[in-house]
Amino acid sequence: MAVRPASTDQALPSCSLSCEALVIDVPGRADGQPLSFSIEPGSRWGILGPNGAGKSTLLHTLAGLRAPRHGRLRLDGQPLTDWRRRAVAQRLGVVFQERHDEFPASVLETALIGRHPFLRAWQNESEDDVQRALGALEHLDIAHLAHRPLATLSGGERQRVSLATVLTQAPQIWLVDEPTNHLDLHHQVATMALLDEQASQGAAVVMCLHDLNLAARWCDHLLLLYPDGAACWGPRDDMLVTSALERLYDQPLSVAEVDGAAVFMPRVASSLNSPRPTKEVSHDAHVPYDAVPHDTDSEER
Ligand SMILES: Nc1ncnc2c1ncn2[C@@H]1O[C@H](COP(=O)(O)OP(=O)(O)OP(=O)(O)O)[C@@H](O)[C@H]1O
Repeated sequence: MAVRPASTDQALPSCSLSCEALVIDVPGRADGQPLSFSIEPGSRWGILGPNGAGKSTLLHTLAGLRAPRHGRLRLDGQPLTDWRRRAVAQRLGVVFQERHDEFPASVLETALIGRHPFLRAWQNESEDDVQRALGALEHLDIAHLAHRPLATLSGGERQRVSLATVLTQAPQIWLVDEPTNHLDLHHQVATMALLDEQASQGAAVVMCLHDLNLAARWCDHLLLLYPDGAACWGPRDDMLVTSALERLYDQPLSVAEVDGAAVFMPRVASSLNSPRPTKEVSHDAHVPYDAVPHDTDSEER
């Protein structure tokens, strides 16, 4: 089932978000490199960097939830600080890495929070709002959980509720902190495809990612954030330079090409990395029959 499109009275034109010499405020760190770039409608930006580099801090700063140390942000050409918070919330949606579910709520009630920027004080959600939320749950494969208390969900199900809430909001700018957190492989791909689809429809998407290969596959612009505050950004193919990525993560990498895209693997010096026998299966392993290498010699014995 497709998510219901925004009704014409609520449909907003596409929106850009730009930084002008922005210095994020990472506690205890000297000023990092000033960031100046524009996130245009239809673009897919990935923010890469090691733990603690400041990716979430940058994302929260872009959302206007955290003041920068220096510089400024513009939403559609106007300083972000000049916008009313409600108007910002109608345009910009955030999927947080950490969540604190302090109030008991169902999955559907949580998804409906995405409509709050469009409601007046004390106004109830309309049937259209409910249909949008149900459509978003369907899209994220969690419609069957609509009436479940949030507290009973698994990590991956909870992550998909967060994505469904922003899908219900239908913002022009998506700021997503680790979109594939807790997700299995199928739902990782489905989530990246959802963000890709949003960008294809004119939204600007910014995501913090730990998986280089997801970034290489799904982003068209990358920002590399180093622990000392240094940064570089630009079109994906200019940023996927192995030596720069190795320095970013302090990790040697091997690179291969699969289906025309670069695939990065950490190079690990351990016995785990040594060639493994292909034909011997441990007697202790419970291997599905089809996965066991077919050995006609042993069958004949
Ligand atoms: N309120 C705070 N007080 C002190 N230090 C903080 C605070 N908030 C963030 N930091 C520190 O700022 C640095 C950047 O944090 P941030 O969460 O932005 O990193 P990150 O790149 O998103 O990391 P990760 O990949 O682990 O999610 C970290 O060293 C963190 O400990």
